Amino acid sequence: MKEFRVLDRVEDFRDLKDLSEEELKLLAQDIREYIIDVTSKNGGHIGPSLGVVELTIALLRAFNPEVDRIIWDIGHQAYSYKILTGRKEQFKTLRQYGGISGFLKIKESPYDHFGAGHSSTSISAALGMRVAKDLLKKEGYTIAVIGDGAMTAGQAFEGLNHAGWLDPSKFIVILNDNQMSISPNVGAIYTYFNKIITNEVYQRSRQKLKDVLKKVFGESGAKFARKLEEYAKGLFTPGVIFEELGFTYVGTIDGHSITDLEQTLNNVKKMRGPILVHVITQKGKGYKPAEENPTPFHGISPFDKITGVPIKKSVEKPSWSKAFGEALVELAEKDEKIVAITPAMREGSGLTEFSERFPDRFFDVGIAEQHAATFAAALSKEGMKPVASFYSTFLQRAYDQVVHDIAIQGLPVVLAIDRAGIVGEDGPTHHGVFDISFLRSVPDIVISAPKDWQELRDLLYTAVNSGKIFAIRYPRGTVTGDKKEGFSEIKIGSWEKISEGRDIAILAVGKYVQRAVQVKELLKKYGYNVTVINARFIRPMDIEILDETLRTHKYIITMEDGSLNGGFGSAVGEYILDNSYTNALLRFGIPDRFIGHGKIELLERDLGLLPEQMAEKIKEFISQENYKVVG
Ligand SMILES: Cc1ncc(C[n+]2csc(CCOP(=O)(O)OP(=O)(O)O)c2C)c(N)n1
Ligand SMILES: CC(=O)[C@@H](O)[C@H](O)COP(=O)(O)O
Ligand SMILES: [Mg+2]
Repeated sequence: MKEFRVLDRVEDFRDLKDLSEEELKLLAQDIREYIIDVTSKNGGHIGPSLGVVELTIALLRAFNPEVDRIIWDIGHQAYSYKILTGRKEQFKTLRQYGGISGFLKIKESPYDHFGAGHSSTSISAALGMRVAKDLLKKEGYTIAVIGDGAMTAGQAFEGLNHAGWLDPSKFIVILNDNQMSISPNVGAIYTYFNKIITNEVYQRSRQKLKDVLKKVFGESGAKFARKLEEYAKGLFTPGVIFEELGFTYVGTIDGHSITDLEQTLNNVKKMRGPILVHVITQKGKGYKPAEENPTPFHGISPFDKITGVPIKKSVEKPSWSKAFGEALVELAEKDEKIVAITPAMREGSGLTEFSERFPDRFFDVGIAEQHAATFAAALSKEGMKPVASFYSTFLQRAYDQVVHDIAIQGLPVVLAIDRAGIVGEDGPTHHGVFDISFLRSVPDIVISAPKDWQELRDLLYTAVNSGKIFAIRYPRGTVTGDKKEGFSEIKIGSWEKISEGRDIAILAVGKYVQRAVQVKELLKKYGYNVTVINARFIRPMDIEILDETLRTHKYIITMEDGSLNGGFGSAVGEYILDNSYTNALLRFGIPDRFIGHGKIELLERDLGLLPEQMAEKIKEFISQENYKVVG
């Protein structure tokens, strides 16, 4: 590792106490350099982490993670925390297969007091620990560090509401306000935070303003300045929203001054009741490309440290997200009832162009998946055609709204489910592997998965014109196949026969259709002639093709980038049993456990989901004693 002036002398948080103010500043620089270096190689959430280097140092000087609980909301900003809590060396393995996680994990370190990955859970977690400590008469503070973006989610206010009611002491919420979510933050709460900040700016500049007005306009200028002051003071008292919820509001504090932060933290430690400290930081602080362009540097793939330009392999095809967003723009041009909704994932969901082309029909609702789903249902009720885009993993937050507000009421909403399947380095909190199972359990939802670019377009076209509740799931990464101009309607519940063989039939979903074709080619070398079917509708299934396949093929193989529990393979198995078929069924998918983090192909290798592995498994399966293949 390169020579660091101070970081080399700091083993962990215990060594922070003896450092001088000057050394602390140098340490912050060292940590920034280290974060930039590692994320330039491994990728990761560089912007959020660079924004809280000083805050992390101040927290670890004012508190002791051996007894105090520091809970980072989402945990994507906790790289400094990891470096200073015993993972300085391991930090080089960040987000890599077999390396440390990009989020906090209670199994990774005793100092990771509570895991996350999904937002807005930190206040609830800190409060739970607070109550437990008080009941068990255990020492220590509980501190939640939550971003301004995460503060736009309902659960954050559920936690605040409960904390204000219980009125615990030694309970501190630190609002890390960098005015950014992934995109610029949205919502009234964001405007409110900005008022506090601008009011601060006004407070600081009011004296200057008065002097200037007086100098230029004499007495009348002074009078005008007094009027202005009356108005501004009447505007609001900072933090009143939190004060009304029972918190003592302390802010705003410069989040890049270790001295100010430490002083404030040591003061609030002596205060009674729940405290909210409002800290102002800059996302990407200390790395120019990230400061100037915080959104792409929120979470980035490996990049050139000097220029900040991602070192991406040149890929001429778009991501599935971009392909979705482009198709939606084309459809929205011709149908003004189409509206797009995202819970704070505009860029990641490929909706930037849509938001620029149709600003009145684009809604970033903040980190509010539950609201997004019900909001979509109501838009539909009034005659709009809502397309609500969710990462599969974040859709889990809105499960009840999908059941209660969309499905029971039969309100046609298109659920564009992005990042469906194994997503890679973000790991278990982000793999989108449960959506097939949880949507299959809800009646009246069409569940589909395109095999390639054009099918994504055609499914979206079919969905927006279907008048049904229509889910389309697609993976993270580059789209497969090509697109044609325009769209064609796909008969709902129709599968597509890719190849005609005998005895062995593979029913594949989404990105696994291409893999099924690879497996077919591998098995051909052993004399097997395999049927491959694109099961693009997980529900309703194509019963005609399914019956015919079950009647003419002994061995049925299913492939899906989703949990086997209640997945597509289960649906086929249920059908076989319910209809007294006697076929042999082999299901490929995600087993009944959480999957770690790392490159997707490495995770799939561990799951036996690579083409060669599946071909071997199929050969073994059909050679079992109790079944004989008719060659
Ligand atoms: C439930 C949920 N929805 C969406 C996300 C995706 N996400 C990750 S970080 C982020 C923005 C968080 O903003 P903020 O809390 O202000 O933290 P910052 O990145 O600014 O430090 C979002 C939307 C998530 N992690 N969890
Ligand atoms: C921390 C978080 O939840 C998001 O930043 C997420 O990591 C984005 O995932 P993608 O990189 O797949 O858009
Ligand atoms: Mg923020």
